Amino acid sequence: MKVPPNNKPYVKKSTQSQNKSLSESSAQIRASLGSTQNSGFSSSYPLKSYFTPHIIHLWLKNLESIVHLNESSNKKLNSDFISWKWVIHHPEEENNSKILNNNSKCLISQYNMLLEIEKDLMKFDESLALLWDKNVISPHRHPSYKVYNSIDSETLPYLRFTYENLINCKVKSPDSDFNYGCDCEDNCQTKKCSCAKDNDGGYPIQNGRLIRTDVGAIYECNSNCKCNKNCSYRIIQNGGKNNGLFEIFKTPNKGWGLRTLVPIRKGSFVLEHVGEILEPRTAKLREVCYEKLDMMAYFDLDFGFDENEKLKVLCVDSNYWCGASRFLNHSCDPNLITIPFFVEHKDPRFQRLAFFAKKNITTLTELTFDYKISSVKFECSCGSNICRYNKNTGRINT
Ligand SMILES: C[S@@+](CC[C@H](N)C(=O)[O-])C[C@H]1O[C@@H](n2cnc3c(N)ncnc32)[C@H](O)[C@@H]1O
Repeated sequence: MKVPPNNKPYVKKSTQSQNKSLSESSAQIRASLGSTQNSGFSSSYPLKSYFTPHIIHLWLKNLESIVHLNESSNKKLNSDFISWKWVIHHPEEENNSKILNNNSKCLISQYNMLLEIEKDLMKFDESLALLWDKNVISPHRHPSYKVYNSIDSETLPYLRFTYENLINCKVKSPDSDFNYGCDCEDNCQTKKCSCAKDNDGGYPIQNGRLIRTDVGAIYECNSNCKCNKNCSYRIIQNGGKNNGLFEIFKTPNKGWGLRTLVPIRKGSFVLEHVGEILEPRTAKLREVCYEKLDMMAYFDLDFGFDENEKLKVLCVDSNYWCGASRFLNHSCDPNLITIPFFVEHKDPRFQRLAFFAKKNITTLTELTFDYKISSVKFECSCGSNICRYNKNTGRINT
């Protein structure tokens, strides 16, 4: 059996990992805090049809390819180039000469291209709110989820649905030293399974239900193991693709949401959060654009990482490539909890996110989790009696 190298900076059984209860996990969705209806344009505005999430996705890809085109030549400027705000806050005249002196022609052309794009960006800026166009035609490939809207005539935005994470090409591959499995000859029948032992306090799912919530990450058997797919330490990986069990529906005050079409028992695995895995620099770049669009659906994969390891933390962007979990809204009294888990890659950077039922959930109940937003600006419409975001004072109740 292979074991993870000892010299890795991440220590799975760290004090932080052990002590952090699920509800305290620092992974949090970075939700936009702005108004959801900020378009000042009439529906006949000519650019409207261009601004679909699909178009912005291509646009962001283009932008990223420029900024990342030549890492070695723009190394010095990496930190400055980290966001669009740099361009916006540093006028061309002020910085151009410095850049010209210090960098290659290649970088100059990248910079000029960036400025060109920025001009377009500024020109279209006021139209950006329309990117999340309420009248975008539904994708050709309809999601296999049911969609229900009794509130208005809005159709589902143009998104690309995936069942598993897509790793952005700029993300460094998982460390293969962390790909290891058990050597159980008995399909993990006895309690000797090394994968089960990777879990603090043992594998926490029994009879399909989570038996403890004070787990760190959950480790499952995988293709490196001697067991087969029926072994009892593969509950999350075998529970995916439950798409028939959910419905994306329009809520009266939070945009789209997700609800269950079947009762869910407390402790059951419900769904995995998937999207495009980004390294922090790309995530930051996109964030500036997404902020304008009020379409932020970011989740930091920061479980087990310290504050000073932020640059290692990958991010799930589910603004375009996504699963049903992209429609999960926040509640201060949620019915789901998030738990990181590992199957194939036990490299801590590539942690995956599972949602489990925190309580018994009845049919047609909206599924929610706690975004753990710390900003006072969050206008929470969760409607819970214990809502932490006090709209009258603007303070967060603790
Ligand atoms: C990940 S998306 C969830 C799906 C979203 N409702 C939609 O229509 O696309 C996060 C966004 O949903 C909205 N949202 C989620 N929970 C909310 C809440 N409790 N109160 C108000 N808005 C919420 C916010 O606009 C937030 O930026």
